[in-house]
Amino acid sequence: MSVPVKIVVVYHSGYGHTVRIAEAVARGAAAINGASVELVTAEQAPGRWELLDAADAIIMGAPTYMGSLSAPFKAFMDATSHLQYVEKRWEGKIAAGFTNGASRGGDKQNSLVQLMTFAAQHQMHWVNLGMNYGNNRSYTNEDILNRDSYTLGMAGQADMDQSGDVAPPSSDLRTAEFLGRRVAEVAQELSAGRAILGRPAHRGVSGGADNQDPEGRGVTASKRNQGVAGLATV
Ligand SMILES: Cc1cc2nc3c(=O)[nH]c(=O)nc-3n(C[C@H](O)[C@H](O)[C@H](O)COP(=O)(O)O)c2cc1C
Repeated sequence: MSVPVKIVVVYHSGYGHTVRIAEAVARGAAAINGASVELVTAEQAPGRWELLDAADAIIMGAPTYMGSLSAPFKAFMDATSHLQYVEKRWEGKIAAGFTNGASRGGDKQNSLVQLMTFAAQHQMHWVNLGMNYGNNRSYTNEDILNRDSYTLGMAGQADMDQSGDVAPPSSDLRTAEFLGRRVAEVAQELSAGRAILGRPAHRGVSGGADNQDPEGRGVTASKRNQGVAGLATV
């Protein structure tokens, strides 16, 4: 059974490596029958809110620069505080993430945690990589999936002296495809489950959980935004 789901991949890439991972994630998601996928850069995203607000799943990724997500991607994250956060437009959507660095460790975990925290602020459902650690046996090699051994999301590695034509390597791109497929499948499962239960596809319109309401529903954007006018109340 093919369940239609909309998936958006939002990414930043300063020097042409992370875009390869973003494309691979999109390829993987598009391989699932019923999934429609769009790639949007972090710089374009503020002009594409309608697309993002309508998505079932948003997969986000950026290179790790100085131990955290690159500045243009952080600018996109901050831009979501005005409408998407205040009105909880992304509540109940699926989120997943990826990063890329020149180093094997390279503090990439911090970037994945940053993405996961961002998703939680938006009350999204985080989907992890869903794969064991890679290259940790005497008989495994660099061509294995998840060779850098992350679990929160996908983390690639591109040698600094190589261009995006050859780095990150095929094993990372195949790991990224895996993440894309997994997110599309989980999005379909959630969408089909909600349809069976008679629940809306996403609940962004009515807002997320209301701290004052034990039922946890129905807060309006104006009620939520009791802070300084125009600023998100984090
Ligand atoms: C300003 C800057 C800071 C960086 N900091 C890190 C880092 O903390 N960890 C890491 O593994 N790589 C780091 N790198 C390397 C990049 O993450 C790596 O080159 C990556 O492939 C760049 O992706 P892009 O081509 O999509 O911009 C840094 C690169 C730059 C330019």
